[in-house]
Amino acid sequence: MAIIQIEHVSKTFQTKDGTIDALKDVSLNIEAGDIYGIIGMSGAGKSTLVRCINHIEVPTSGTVVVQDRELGGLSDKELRKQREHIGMIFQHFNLLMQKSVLDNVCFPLFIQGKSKAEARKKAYELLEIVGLRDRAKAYPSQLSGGQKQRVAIARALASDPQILLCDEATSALDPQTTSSILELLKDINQRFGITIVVITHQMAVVREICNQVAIMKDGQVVEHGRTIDIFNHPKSEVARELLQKDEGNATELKTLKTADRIKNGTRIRIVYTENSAFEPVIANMILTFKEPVNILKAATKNVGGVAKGEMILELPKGSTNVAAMEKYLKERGLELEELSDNVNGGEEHVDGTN
Ligand SMILES: Nc1ncnc2c1ncn2[C@@H]1O[C@H](COP(=O)(O)OP(=O)(O)OP(=O)(O)O)[C@@H](O)[C@H]1O
Repeated sequence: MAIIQIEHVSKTFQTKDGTIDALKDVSLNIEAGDIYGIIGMSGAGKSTLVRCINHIEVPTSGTVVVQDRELGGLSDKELRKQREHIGMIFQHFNLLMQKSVLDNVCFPLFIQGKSKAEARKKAYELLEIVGLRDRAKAYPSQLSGGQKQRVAIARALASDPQILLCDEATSALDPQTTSSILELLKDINQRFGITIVVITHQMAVVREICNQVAIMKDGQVVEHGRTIDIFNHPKSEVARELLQKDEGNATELKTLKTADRIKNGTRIRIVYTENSAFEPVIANMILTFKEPVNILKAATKNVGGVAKGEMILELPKGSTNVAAMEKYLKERGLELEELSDNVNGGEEHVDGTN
């Protein structure tokens, strides 16, 4: 049984400018132990959906079942109790600026009725987990963004939640700090079995830590499944768009020789695990078919801890060999996908040539 079941959830906001359908018939199952990504462009409905998971936002229709309890059927008191199992962190940390790091973490423990001594003991343990025990007496203004988010994570863990909701938790952080916070979230998921729901607009965040992902657009889930499957075979236009924006390991992004003879050729995307096994296949294909091939993009990406390579090739349009070249690559175990014309930023090549 999934730990979070979202069944046919819709949410409509009435504003002075009219009605906004923020969620339209969304259904999702999140299993215990998942790190589940919810990704989409701005306004897709991600925050509204995640706020429905703890009923900060009550769906207009549909049901949310968390740990076998239908939230809509709970009294206010029961709902407050249920929310103790659901921690939440935010983009802007939401710390109490007038209180020390220690007191920020103690705060929810006091609300739970813990004594000062108990709360402090637990808060120090939590600060140890997030690597900030030595900053307990500091104030939030004395911390970096990454450190502030660590305090927020410690505070969110204070009620021993089974679920942690992260709403754009790394969006205000630089890439290096983002990686360290994602590592911490992964560690928390593995050590304590906490189910994590990650709201983001960055595919890089999803592929770094999420095992499952739902892609949202205009209030709907347009695609969901294992991260690795969506990375390998994106079906929706928005998934492709988000993948295109995710450059992976930019230092390894290379532009290889382009053959000027190809203009507006057939573009295919190839995903592979072993770079070494891949490049001779391309070279041999070119030798076999004696056709020019543009390599528009080559990058490696870490998908859930596994290094995956992605390459976009352009084959000569109209050539009678295109189908045979695709077959040649497939027979050598490569996964291919033909791309529509606009992918990779219209006609612009990675190196800026047209
Ligand atoms: N309280 C509200 N009142 C009115 N409209 C709202 C409210 N909350 C959200 N919306 C609208 O619902 C839609 C979905 O918003 P939501 O914040 O869930 O999207 P999002 O995908 O999280 O976007 P972003 O990444 O920009 O935060 C938007 O059109 C937004 O303007």
